Amino acid sequence: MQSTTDSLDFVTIEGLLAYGEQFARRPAIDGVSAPPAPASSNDRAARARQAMASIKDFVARARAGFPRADAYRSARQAVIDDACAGDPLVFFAAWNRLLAEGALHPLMRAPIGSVLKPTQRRPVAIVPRAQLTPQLADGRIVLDLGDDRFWLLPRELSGRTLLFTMRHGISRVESKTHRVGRRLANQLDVERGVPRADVVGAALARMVGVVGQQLDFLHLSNYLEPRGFLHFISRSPNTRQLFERVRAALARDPLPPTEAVYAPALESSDFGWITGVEKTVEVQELAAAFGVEVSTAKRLIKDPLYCYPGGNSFFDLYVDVIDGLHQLGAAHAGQAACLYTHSSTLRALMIYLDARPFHEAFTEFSDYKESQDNVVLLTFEKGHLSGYSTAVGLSERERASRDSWMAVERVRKDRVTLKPRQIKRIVALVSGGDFAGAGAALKELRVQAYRFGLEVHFVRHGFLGLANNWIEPVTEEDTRGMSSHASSPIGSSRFEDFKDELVQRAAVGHLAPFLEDAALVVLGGDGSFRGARAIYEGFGVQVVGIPGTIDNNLEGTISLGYHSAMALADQSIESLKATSAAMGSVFFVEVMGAGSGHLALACAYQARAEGLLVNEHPDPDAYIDEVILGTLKRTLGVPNKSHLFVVAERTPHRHHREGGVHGLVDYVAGAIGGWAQRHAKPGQYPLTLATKATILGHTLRGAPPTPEDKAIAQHLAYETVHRLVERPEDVVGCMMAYRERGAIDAIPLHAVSPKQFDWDLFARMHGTELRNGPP
Ligand SMILES: Nc1ncnc2c1ncn2[C@@H]1O[C@H](COP(=O)(O)OP(=O)(O)OP(=O)(O)O)[C@@H](O)[C@H]1O
Ligand SMILES: O=P(O)(O)OC[C@H]1O[C@](O)(CO)[C@@H](O)[C@@H]1O
Repeated sequence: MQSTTDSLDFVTIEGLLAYGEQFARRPAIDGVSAPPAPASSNDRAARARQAMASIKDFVARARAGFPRADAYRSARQAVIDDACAGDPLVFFAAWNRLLAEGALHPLMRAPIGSVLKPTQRRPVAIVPRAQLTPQLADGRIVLDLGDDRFWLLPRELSGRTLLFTMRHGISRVESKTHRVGRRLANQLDVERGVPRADVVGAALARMVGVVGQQLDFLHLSNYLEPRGFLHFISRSPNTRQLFERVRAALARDPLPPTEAVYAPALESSDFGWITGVEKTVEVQELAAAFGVEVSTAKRLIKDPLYCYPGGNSFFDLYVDVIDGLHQLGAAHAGQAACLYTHSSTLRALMIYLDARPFHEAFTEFSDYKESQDNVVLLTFEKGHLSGYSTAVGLSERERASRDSWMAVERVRKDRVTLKPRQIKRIVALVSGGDFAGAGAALKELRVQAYRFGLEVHFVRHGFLGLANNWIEPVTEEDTRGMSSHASSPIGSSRFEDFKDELVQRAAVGHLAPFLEDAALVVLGGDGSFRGARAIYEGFGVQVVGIPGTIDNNLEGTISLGYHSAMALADQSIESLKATSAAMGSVFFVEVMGAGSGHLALACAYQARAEGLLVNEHPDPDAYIDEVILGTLKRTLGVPNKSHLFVVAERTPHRHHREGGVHGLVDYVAGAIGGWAQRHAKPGQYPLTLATKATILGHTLRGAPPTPEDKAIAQHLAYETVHRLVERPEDVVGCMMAYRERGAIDAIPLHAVSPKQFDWDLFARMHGTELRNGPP
């Protein structure tokens, strides 16, 4: 399997210069402000070769980190000014030759100020209509996303900025066929672009409740006032036109005249001298310059680090957009703003919001097209951008996403090399946080594999073990007693270096003896499946995933370890409830969950906890004040009543920057201390109430497996082996998903998604599942 670096061997300095010079010399296209052409020069190739050393130094600096995006930008500009003597063609040739050598790839992981993807994100609170209770919606901003889904936010915007980011629609010069970018003053196409802009405006108006009808069932008044919205545009006239259409759509009554302000962060890519050129011409000329096929030349253009002659790269645009939007958010706290921009900007945002590393998310959104998502909703809060992208009002969306899913699925199937009954060996590893049930799954893999006469190998400590070649053959003896083993009997690991393609390559090298007739079974969570997908797509390793994570955060399946973690948590929670009831104390119990609340909800529900603070809640601060303190106000001091609240780790709130149970004890104890009922009356002596926090943390991962987890593990492993033997095309490149026995489906790894929070159970726990509250 070729890597992307190998595949750019055809890119030469001479070819790049021939191509760049040809476009720099062409007369500028109408409406394009092209960069000035540099004077002719005989020694550009030699100068480009010299400049490569400075670019390498720049990459080394970037690896160490730039505190802010402007430091990145000015260091890049300094290379053009100094090492290239201000000649953009020298830079173009030197930069892209280094790209072909793979020397620029570290830039994609460089820590550049706010542009660096956060390691933890707060899930946005999206609630399906069926589960949107008045209690959840009351006092909140409720944005109607269409498809019966609603995004909930605290109504109080202070310290928070709400950004509606929209693309312009269809313009006279279309980005489908031409390189448009920031240098071309483009207008909306009168016949198609203007109506599309109206559709976006109408959809936004519905989303923010101007139309109001969709939310009538909640009996809410409007929650956002479009009159106060700020509006920002780029230089291209089409963004101003979109602004005018949207402003008109938002106005129920004539709005006072609002002006749109120019924001550099909303500019599109800089295509330099290629601006306005037809894409087919662009790639044909590039292919001719290198003497290669058009399909080969496309590889260069598709690289996010490819720099256009006289312009920038997609990666540069990404840095500008992400940094610029952080600044916009910070400058307008407490306000809502509409940002009118371009498809490449939205693509940059979608890549930023995606949890995967830049280069993986870039590939995922490579087919971003006109008909796809048109509005990206963002909030800026405590220095962080989070958000959600949606295709408001666009009927083509479903077809487009289905088509692109089918295309990816075809690619998955094309990569399956195992034929039915060809498999001879199974290699298995456990990755990510350990979990109960891994042993039972490994044992069953061994048992079933032996029945088919297959060899079995285990890798110790996950992908780390793969990189270290800790691959061992497994005998019947080795797996004795494994089924009831707590945690993972062959170890597991977090191994961030595995995100690096070079490390993957080395690790896959150790699998070389197995590549022809073996499958690699990866037991783990979403991160582990990203690793599995990378070596399936990048190197052709025939992988199958078995879901295992106490977080139970994978859609469409129960994950191994979840039931056992819950059972163990239940013992602690029941003990705490007993002592809380005996002493009248208030207890907060924190459980893990990688920032999501599935495990916490399950624990709280079965233990009949008094409350549950989760990351998915639209307004954790309000929950603390209204539900937790509200409940305590009613129940404190009631004889033998327990007061137990389950808290999901890292749930953000204003009482501590780490969130979770941190800061809650002091805050709640302080509030209780001030209540009148706590003050002793003459002759009456209330219970002395303690307020305490317990963090169950890692105890849950090492839980002994429950019978249910063992059984699920066996079913999943049984089906994995049988299908690998009989129908490899159906399972390779997939995760085996368990709903119930007899309902085990293979979900392609490219389609594995986060589990939606169960708002129904949340409402049931609080007695708010009935539309108008309990009778
Ligand atoms: N994008 C990626 N590319 C390659 N490997 C990855 C990627 N993401 C994660 N991995 C690998 O998978 C390992 C496990 O991922 P992660 O730490 O996210 O745990 P997980 O599998 O999601 O399980 P859990 O969240 O339950 O602990 C990482 O340490 C890394 O080795
Ligand atoms: O092992 P670490 O690195 O402390 O990871 C903790 C994370 O692992 C998990 O326990 C899942 O394995 C998460 O719930 C938690 O956020």
